[in-house]
Amino acid sequence: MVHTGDSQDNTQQVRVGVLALQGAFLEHVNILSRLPNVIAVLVRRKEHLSTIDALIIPGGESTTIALVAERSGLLNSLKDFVQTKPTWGTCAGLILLANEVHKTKKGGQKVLGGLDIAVNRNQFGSQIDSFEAPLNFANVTTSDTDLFPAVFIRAPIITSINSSDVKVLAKLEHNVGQTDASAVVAVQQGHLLGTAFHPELTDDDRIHRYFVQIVTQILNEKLKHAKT
Ligand SMILES: NC(=O)CC[C@H](N)C(=O)O
Repeated sequence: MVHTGDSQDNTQQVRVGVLALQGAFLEHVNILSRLPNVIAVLVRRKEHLSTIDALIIPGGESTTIALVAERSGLLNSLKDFVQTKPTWGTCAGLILLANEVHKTKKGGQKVLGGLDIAVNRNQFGSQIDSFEAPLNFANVTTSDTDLFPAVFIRAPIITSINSSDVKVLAKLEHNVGQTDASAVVAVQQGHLLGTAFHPELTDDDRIHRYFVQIVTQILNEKLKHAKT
């Protein structure tokens, strides 16, 4: 789980936490552990948050993750963390980072918020529970021949973008069931990244590398400000 990176490389190490309450957290840890200069940390208690530079909220069941976080006294600390620290939500994690969630049963759903977007949970319904779609992903793919193999599992989509700070990174390339091509499936708002799919379930680590790049950039900026 702990990777110290290449000793020849002077790049600073980053500690990336993975919220480990429910869902596909180990798969993220496995990919992070392969990256140079990254230490993956399982996050289960609020004390863990003060030991990390950034956080990944994995896929799983967003209602369950929120419930377990609340019961373990982690929910409010997570809300504070995502306001300022680099955080990436995948699938259920994206839902938890959204300010507005639709298609949720009566009683609503607790979220952390942060991304000025609305999402529809379970967009593709039971008919198309899961599928793989190649995507153009801004800052990650460079041509139509190196698309990202995105795995969608009972996935949400982003139905509205409510701030000009939110940048669209990827859209579906083809219609999927009732959902049109051009549905937004990945966004970034400053230090927050959200993907409706599961990059940790493929061998392709480009989006993990992209997230680490965001984290490193933010840490370097902070360091620069601290020195001036
Ligand atoms: N693969 C996933 O993370 C599924 C998300 C789940 N459908 C939810 O609404 O929370």
